[in-house]
Amino acid sequence: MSKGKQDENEKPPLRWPKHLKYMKSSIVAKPPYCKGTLALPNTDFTLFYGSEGDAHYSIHLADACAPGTFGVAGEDVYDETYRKAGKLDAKNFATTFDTRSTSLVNAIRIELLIENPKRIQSEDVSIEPYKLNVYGKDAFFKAHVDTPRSELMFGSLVIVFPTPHEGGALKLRALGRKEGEILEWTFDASALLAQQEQPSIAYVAFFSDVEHEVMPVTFGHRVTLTYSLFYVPAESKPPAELTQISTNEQSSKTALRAALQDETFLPTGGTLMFGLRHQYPLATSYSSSGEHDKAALRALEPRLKATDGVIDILKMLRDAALRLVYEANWSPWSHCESFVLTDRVLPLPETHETIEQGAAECLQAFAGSESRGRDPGDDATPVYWVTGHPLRMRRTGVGARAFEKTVQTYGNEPALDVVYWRIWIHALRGSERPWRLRPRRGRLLHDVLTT
Ligand SMILES: O=C(O)CCC(=O)C(=O)O
Ligand SMILES: [Fe+2]
Repeated sequence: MSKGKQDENEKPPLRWPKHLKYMKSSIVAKPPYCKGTLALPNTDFTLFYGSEGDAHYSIHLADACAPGTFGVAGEDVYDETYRKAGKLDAKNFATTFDTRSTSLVNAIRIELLIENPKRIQSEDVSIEPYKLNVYGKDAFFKAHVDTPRSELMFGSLVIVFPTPHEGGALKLRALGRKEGEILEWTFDASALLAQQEQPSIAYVAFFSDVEHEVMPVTFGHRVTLTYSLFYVPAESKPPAELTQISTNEQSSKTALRAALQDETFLPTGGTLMFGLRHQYPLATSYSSSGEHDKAALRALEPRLKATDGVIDILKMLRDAALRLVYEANWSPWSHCESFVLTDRVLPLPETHETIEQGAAECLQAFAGSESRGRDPGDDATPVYWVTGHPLRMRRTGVGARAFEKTVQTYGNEPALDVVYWRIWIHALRGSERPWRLRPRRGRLLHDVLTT
């Protein structure tokens, strides 16, 4: 990657400021899921399936299920090497088990959305049935992320019925903070259910950008109901008297306050980038006016998942806002030339023609860059990737597929108009020189610094 030119009289900072280290370590992530069991009255297990006027009991469930398909680049395909299980779409089954009559919404709100529960009320979360899956012996579902069905979808809920089975554990995976680190958690419903004295179901709710995989069932039938979790935009503000403190709130505030009070911390100003841990669905087809798409990133702010809610604290810095980062390469094979920061999904054309301009200029033009030519601030302002350097995200495991948008090719359903994006919080440490702070669309990021 190229380094920006430096002003003759200005030396680039050589050290990674210690305050940034503290800030980075103050953001501690909780696992991106919550799980448990829920005791239910016997009647709740009744499951009907079939087409209209032809409802059956659940006894021969395995026979009723169509082979499970999954999405590959917009088409529904059935491939036993990817997913070997039966499935029924929501319209073809009904169950007396109703999530609304349980405390599941509260569990999701309090355990999964713990970092910002003060912003989320139970009524703000909607649980929508998605699919019924039946896994017989040797059935599995390979690693995938759930296809986002709208910008408001934040998670998935899986209910495992207490049908006798062994194996079929659900593995969840997410990127760790260290380079190349992939964190993995196991939800073994058969083991959990075997310990219950009362009839119970097992549940797991996770952020839908979290990769998951169902391991092969070794005995019996594993029957699951999957649900999509959506935010319902709230009309009213949460009650002011309720104050909850999220895990990172105190430590991040302390680290940031200390940094801001220290005059030796980035004395000439600087651009700070915090990569969000989670990926978020954003629509890719937008009006050319650019107004709606800008609103998409702004609308996401109050819905940030878990530790990503740290944006509230980063508002102590200047102009903290959500941004996308585009990588400007000369060709698919060349190294990264530079990064272009944007406040929206760019309406990039599908083209195989050679573009005469440099990749960065081209991206800037699409971003509607206000000033033509280079801003002196572009070359001189160092960029500190406090967390989530884009090239690192691209190279490692789970995030690799996501950053390159190939998530589309391994979702659980064909859908291309809303896809997951990696998003950064961009914030500025003020300096005496106001030109450095001028917010610009399509800003070019140079002089990339990493730990
Ligand atoms: O059955 C499960 O445990 C998970 C199913 C799943 O991941 C899906 O339907 O997308
Ligand atoms: Fe899934």
